[in-house]
Formats: sequence, structure tokens, C-alpha cells
Amino acid sequence: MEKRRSAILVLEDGRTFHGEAYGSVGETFGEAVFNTGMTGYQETLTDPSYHRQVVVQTAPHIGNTGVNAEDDESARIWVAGYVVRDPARVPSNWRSTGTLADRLAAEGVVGISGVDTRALTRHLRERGAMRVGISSVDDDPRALLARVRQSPQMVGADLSAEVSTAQPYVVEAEGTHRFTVAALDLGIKRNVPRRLAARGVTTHVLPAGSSIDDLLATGADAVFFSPGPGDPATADGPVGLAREVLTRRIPLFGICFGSQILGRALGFGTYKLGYGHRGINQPVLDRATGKVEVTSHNHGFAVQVPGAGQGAVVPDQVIDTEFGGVEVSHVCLNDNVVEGLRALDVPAFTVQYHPEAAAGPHDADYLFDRFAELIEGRTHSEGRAHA
Ligand SMILES: NC(=O)CC[C@H](N)C(=O)O
Repeated sequence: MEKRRSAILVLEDGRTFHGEAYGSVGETFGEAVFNTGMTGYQETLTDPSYHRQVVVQTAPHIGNTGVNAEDDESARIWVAGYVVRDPARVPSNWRSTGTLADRLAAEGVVGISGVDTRALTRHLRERGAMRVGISSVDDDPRALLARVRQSPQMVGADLSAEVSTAQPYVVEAEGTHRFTVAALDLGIKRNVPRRLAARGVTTHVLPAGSSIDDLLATGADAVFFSPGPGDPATADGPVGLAREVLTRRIPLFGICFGSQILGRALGFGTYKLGYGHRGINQPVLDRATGKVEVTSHNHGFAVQVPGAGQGAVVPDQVIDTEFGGVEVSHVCLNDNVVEGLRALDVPAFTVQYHPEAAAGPHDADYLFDRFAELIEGRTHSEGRAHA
């Protein structure tokens, strides 16, 4: 049997883990982040929001169901590197068309297996997000550490243009067409237009650099701002666009990066979380209904509203902004991070987490209904009813 090739993982603070090469042989760098999902590795790997991040899976067995032709959330794997404890040697699932290790290798994704991912996760949780390098071509941790410290930071990273679609495309509504939505692709996942299509929405997915005229030219009834990678503090272009949408009172819904952009458009700041939320069982309170949702998350930044921060209680009073009153609609029950914003005087709302799931539970699917209701109200009040 072929001898397994060794690999090392070195964190920015010098902590080193030894393991075996997994996926592609080589060297890679990125921000180390951990995902606590017990399922959904294929959706995680293909989520563009993981661009430039090295994902550590806390679930010890990865690859058990192989890979299939249906679960990709975009056209490729985006993670910069992959860290697992115990990869499946033989996948087993009726949809499986191959092994995860082969897919990682085919897409040039450098990974490492046999790592004590629990120790690594605890380290990241205690010390905070940091850069990491994985190498299966150089076994000198000190040399790798020097390269890790030269690699780019996530703070200040402007990555939307690297993941966005080059050309606009359309995802047609299922059944009777009700509305048209222009979606700004900052790193969209396929399940977003799909969830909209199920509500009779035709989605025009547009490149990150699109202008307000590009959005309006689609004949859109409403605008969607997608999730995506990078630091929202860099997204001045999309923030300006969101302000134009708010000024025109066009219904607006944003998810994750899109939520951070709306937050900035309303005049709030954003900040980097200690180690982020990434997983599929994060409890979120919907303040409008008092219901708790179990939700899918993938964010390392959050919106800073006055009086709130990580670990602080989020105010439930109306916050005055240039665009009128805004309330914090959703809060993470693990750490009180702002997970949703609702404007009261303009037709706009957002969530910081992932109602489209993929991977994850469907508790928050109702938000796509709320978007349809928002568009409907707007459409009726403006007398622009569609056939
Ligand atoms: N999934 C996302 O949209 C992530 C948004 C942003 N890049 C963050 O890490 O917070």
C-alpha cells in the first residue's frame, strides 16, 4: 500500500499540528475558521463565502456520503484549504458519484487529515480567528510560519469581484410568475434563487459591479443583496448601491454579507467577531414572533448597532437612521450578536444568517415569504401589480 504523505498545519501564533495530506498535495494559506455542521460538507466547500478561508470541520468523520452532482452551492469549491479528523475511506450513499478526496484533489484543494480538530477548534475559540498554512511539500514548521505571517489578512479583504458572476443570468420562477428580483451577486449560493423561484420569483443574478441602472433595467420589483466573502468594511460600491435602492424605496432583502451592507447603508458600522459563527444549529430569536429558530450560519463579521457588541445585550428600541427607524429583528442566543435588521420607514430587511440553509435546517425559510409579502405590499401600494 502506498505510504501516506505527511502534512503540517501551522497557525499564525505558531501552534502546529501534524497530519497527513488530504486532497491535493501542496501548500495553502487562509483564515482558519471552524464549521460545526455534522452534515453538509459539500455545500460548505462550494459556498463562495469561504473564499480565502481554511475550513476546519469539527465533525470527526467527513466524506462519508461522498460527493454528488446535486449539492454544490456554486460552480466550484471555494475553500482555501480543508482540515478534517478522519476522512471516510469508502463513501456510501445512493447519490454518491465519487469520493471527496478525489474531488478535492481534482480542484486543487490542499487539505490535511488526522488533525485533532477538537484541540484546533478550542485554540481558535480561545485565541480568536487567525491565519493558517497547510503544507504537504515542506515539513519545516518554522519556515511555514514565516509564510503564514506574510499571507493576506481577512480584515480589509475585498473579495466580491473574485467570486461574482462575470455575466448576468436568470433563474426563472416556478409555476406562475409573481415578481422579478434583481440579485446582486457578491458570492451567491444556488439555493437563494431556488427558494425565491418556489415563491414565483424570477431572479436576475447580476455581477458585483452592477449599477442602479443595471438593476432597474431588469424590470425588478425588488432587490436582493447576496452573501459573500471578505470584509464588509471594504464594500463601498455595494453600500452606495444599497443607499440608492433605499432612497428609491425599492423593496430590499439582504442575507449575511448583504445584511452587513444594508447595515452600513443605514449608517452602522461592522466589526470582526472573535471567531465567527459557522454551523447549522445556531439558535436565533425572531423578536417579532418570539420564536427561536435553529439556523445555518457562516459569518466572521457582524453589524454594530448603537449599544450592542459581541456579548452585549442588543437594544430592542427603534434606532433612528437617515432612512428612518430601524429595529434589530433577530438576535443570536449564543452571544447576542445582531442577526437581523428591519427598517420601519423603508421596505428593507435583512438577516445575518442563512434562511436558504443548504446546508442546514429550514426553520428560517419563512423569510422568503416575508420578502414576497414585502414586495406584494409595495407592488399593490404603488399600483404596479404584475400578472
Ligand atoms: N456568508 C457571508 O455572507 C459572510 C459575510 C462576511 N464575509 C462575513 O464573514 O461575515
